[in-house]
Amino acid sequence: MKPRIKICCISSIQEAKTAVEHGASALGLVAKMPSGPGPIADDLIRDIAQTVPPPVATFLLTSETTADAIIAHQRQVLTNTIQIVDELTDREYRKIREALPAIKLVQVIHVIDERSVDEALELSEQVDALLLDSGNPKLAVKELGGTGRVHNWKLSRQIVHQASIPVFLAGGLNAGNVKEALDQVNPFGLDLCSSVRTDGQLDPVKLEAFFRAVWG
Ligand SMILES: O=C(O)c1ccccc1N[C@@H]1O[C@H](COP(=O)(O)O)[C@@H](O)[C@H]1O
Repeated sequence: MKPRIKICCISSIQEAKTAVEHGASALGLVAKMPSGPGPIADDLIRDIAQTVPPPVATFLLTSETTADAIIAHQRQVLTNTIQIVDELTDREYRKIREALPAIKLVQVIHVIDERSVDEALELSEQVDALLLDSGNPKLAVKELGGTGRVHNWKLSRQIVHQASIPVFLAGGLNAGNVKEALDQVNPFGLDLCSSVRTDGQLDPVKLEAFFRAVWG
C-alpha cells in the first residue's frame, strides 16, 4: 500500500493548497509549542482548517496535557484530528472522545529507548493512530517535534509490527532517506516538516522531490 503523507508546519492557506495539490492526505497545524519551527496562532489554524477539502485530514498539534485543555483547544480551531505531542498526564482519552466523538486522536511517541515501545503499545489501545517522532519531553525546554532529526528506526519498526492501529513515522525525513525509512519501518504514513522548507517557507521543489522519492 502507498504510504500516506502528512505535511506539517503549514502556515498559510496557500501552503495548505500547495501541499494538497502535491498529494498530501493530511496537514499539520502546529499551535503554541516550547520549541520548534512550526507554531502559528490559533486563529490562523482555524482559518486554514476551514479551507481544506475533504478527505484531507487537518491535524491540530497541541502541547496541552490534560483532557479539558485539549477539548477546549480543539473547539477553538475546529480541526478534524488532534495530535497530542506531549504526555496526556490525566490519561483521560475517554473524556476527549466523549466530548469530541467525531474527532480522531493521534498520540505522539518520542522514540528514545525500549521503554518507548512499551509506552506506544499501551497507548495504542486509546487512540486512532500513533505518530513516532524524535523529540525529548524531558529536557528543560521540551522538544516535542520539528527537530529535523531521525531516531532509532529499529524501535519504530517494532512498534509498527506490534501495534494494531496505523502508525505514522516522523523525525528528520527527507527525499534522501525516506526510501530507507520505508524499507526499515514500513509505516502507514510519513510526516515531515523541516526538510520541505526553505527559509521557513514550504518549498514546492523540495515537496515535489519528496513525493517523487516516495511514490516514484
Ligand atoms: O514543527 C514544530 O515546530 C513542532 C513543534 C512541536 C511539536 C511538533 C512539531 N512538528 C512536528 O514534528 C514532526 C517532525 O518534524 P521534522 O520533519 O523532523 O522537522 C513534524 O512532522 C511535525 O509533526
